[in-house]
Amino acid sequence: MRQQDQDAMRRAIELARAQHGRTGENPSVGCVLISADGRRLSEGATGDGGRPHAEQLALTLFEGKLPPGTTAYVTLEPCRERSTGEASCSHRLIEAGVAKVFVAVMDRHPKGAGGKAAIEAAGIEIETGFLEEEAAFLYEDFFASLD
Ligand SMILES: Nc1c(N[C@@H]2O[C@H](COP(=O)(O)O)[C@@H](O)[C@H]2O)[nH]c(=O)[nH]c1=O
Repeated sequence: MRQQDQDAMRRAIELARAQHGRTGENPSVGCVLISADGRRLSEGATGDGGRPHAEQLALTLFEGKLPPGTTAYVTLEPCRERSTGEASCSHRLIEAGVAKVFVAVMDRHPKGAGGKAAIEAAGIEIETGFLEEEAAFLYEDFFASLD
């Protein structure tokens, strides 16, 4: 595991932790975008009440086109579908041209799950379960609410 990857995911976890408990029924997610040469391009966490989503915010805050080779670090599997009718986070990451995605925890919500498959189908590398044990606390209540 590269130190840079761990640092970026830990930053995403920190962002999600700061919003934990503030996102209503939606889980709190953190997203960090890092360029191929290691610069932090943008970041975001799920907004108060659950929207915007973390990836959506991080991508919106970055003005312009992402440089080639950008990696996204996300604490939860990027959603496959939105209940708001907006573009999903997996779709947004694909459209933005990210080169690789690291995910800590896989989503179990019917609209969240499936983002990994969509990203893979677009030919983008995705590594899941990355620092999962450090991010798991963020989703315990959310997953329990789905049972
Ligand atoms: N908050 C959050 C996610 N939340 C996941 O997306 C699902 C649909 O969300 P919504 O359309 O807002 O109702 C939600 O039930 C949950 O599984 N996903 C993400 O990629 N990033 C985020 O920041």
